[in-house]
Amino acid sequence: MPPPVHDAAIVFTHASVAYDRFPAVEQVNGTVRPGEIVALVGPNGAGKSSLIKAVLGLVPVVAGSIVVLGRPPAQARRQVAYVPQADTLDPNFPISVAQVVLMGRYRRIGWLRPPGRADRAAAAAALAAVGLEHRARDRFGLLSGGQRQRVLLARAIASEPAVLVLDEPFNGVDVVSQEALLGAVRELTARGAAVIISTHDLTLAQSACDRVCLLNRRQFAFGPPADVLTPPLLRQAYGGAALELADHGLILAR
Ligand SMILES: Nc1ncnc2c1ncn2[C@@H]1O[C@H](COP(=O)(O)OP(=O)(O)OP(=O)(O)O)[C@@H](O)[C@H]1O
Repeated sequence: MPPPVHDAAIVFTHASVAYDRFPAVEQVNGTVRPGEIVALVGPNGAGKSSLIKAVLGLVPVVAGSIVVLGRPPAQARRQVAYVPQADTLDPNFPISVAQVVLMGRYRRIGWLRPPGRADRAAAAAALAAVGLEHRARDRFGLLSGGQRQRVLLARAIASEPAVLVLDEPFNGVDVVSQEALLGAVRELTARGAAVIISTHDLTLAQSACDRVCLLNRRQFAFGPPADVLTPPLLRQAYGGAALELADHGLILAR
């Protein structure tokens, strides 16, 4: 049976996320649709990672709701891929680039069955999508930070997710790697995946994302970049720091 098609990949309704009743972020409202990229932006400690963890079903939603592909987050996990920051993984782990990408298939085939030809083809295509097919046999740990980030994205792509979640994927990543990452993400959205990216890069949120969720412990706005990345809203969410950002021309003044 083909997987169900959803109008909304993720729906936040007055959602509050908390650790031991201590709220990390409250009152999030909005919808992430299939085929779009939504940026989560906000200052340090705004609650971006906490919201991402809630979408993954790892942190509880204590008020309101988060619905992922029509289900509670923990029940949708098999169709959601997560790309962590590359520097959170041990680069000394003795595994090849191809093996890392193939790990993306295990959720589909189970850990006990060996991957088949179709799995290897999907993994190879995913590695090609991030422009690293020539590094397939290299040890993962020998790649640069930006290249490792691309391999982790390839692992996510290989799992053919309906929802892709990236937590600050562009930290320490050069322009070439960033373009390769974005190109591969766009290929996924063209196939109907919904993507959430948490980022401190407002220029990227403005130029590469369809909509932006502006947070600082609560939601300040959720909408098209031109409506959200405005000096008044940024000032509200960031305080004085937004003025400095505006001075550097990183946002569209209206
Ligand atoms: N495991 C945890 N237990 C308790 N509180 C936490 C935990 N992780 C984060 N918090 C708190 O939740 C709030 C939001 O943090 P979060 O990491 O979600 O912010 P962020 O926007 O991702 O920040 P940054 O941009 O610095 O990564 C902060 O007050 C933080 O101290």
